[in-house]
Amino acid sequence: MTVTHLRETEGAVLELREVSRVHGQGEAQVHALRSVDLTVRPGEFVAVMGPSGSGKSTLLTLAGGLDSASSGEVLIEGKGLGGLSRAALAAVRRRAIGYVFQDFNLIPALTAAENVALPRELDRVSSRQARAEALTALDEIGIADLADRFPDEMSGGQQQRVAIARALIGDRRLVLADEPTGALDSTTGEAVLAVLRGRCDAGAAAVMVTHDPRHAQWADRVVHLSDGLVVEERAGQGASGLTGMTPAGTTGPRG
Ligand SMILES: Nc1ncnc2c1ncn2[C@@H]1O[C@H](COP(=O)(O)OP(=O)(O)OP(=O)(O)O)[C@@H](O)[C@H]1O
Repeated sequence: MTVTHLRETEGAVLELREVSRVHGQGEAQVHALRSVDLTVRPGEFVAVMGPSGSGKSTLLTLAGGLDSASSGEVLIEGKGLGGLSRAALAAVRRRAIGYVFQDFNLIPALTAAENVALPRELDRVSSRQARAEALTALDEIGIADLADRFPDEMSGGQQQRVAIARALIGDRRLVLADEPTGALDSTTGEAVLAVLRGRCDAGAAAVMVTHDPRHAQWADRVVHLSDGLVVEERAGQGASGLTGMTPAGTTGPRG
């Protein structure tokens, strides 16, 4: 590694260095990701776009330590995930990374507030404190009134918002979101994006997979994938395109 490379990536929240992921063997081999480099710094909101099967979800699962690279390295706050024990990796995932799954992954037997509080309880925060933080996160995402509902008592959009609140609790430095607005109407979707934008403006970093170019406008940078390769990176409108945003009164990025 060159000294220049060290300087360029210093302080990064997330770094992918020549990361490849191959599924299957022989004739059935699929190169889901091919030698991808990506650096995301504090304050940055990055959107990942590309056709179906281009590797977007694979990139996100590798960044979140949910899957391992076939080659290359994934670093969170400068620490390579490859060499970590299972327990150490679980701790990084819990404390540093908030992950919004495409299919929400809520625990059916827990209420909305309990689902959101879970990562904090696993971190041995008191139940009282964890519930208070969960209520704040639910409120931030506009669904404090659903705190005591179970997942099967909520619509898909409401469940998606619970999943987002769970990713935001505990001041995670990195939020990874796979189509976080897929189940939401456009107004609620924009409000959720404003919350993610606000988190980044406050110093977190976020990577969001999206099919919607309007949603990508909230990002500082848009990374386009095709067949597992980064084919284009361009600036989004990001923070510079937004003024006076509040989650409740958002009007979207200026176009
Ligand atoms: N566990 C797996 N086993 C085999 N192939 C896989 C596996 N996971 C992903 N793939 C393949 O890797 C490629 C990239 O998949 P990925 O889900 O990352 O794409 P994507 O861009 O997120 O697609 P979509 O927009 O449809 O969600 C696809 O060809 C997919 O079929």
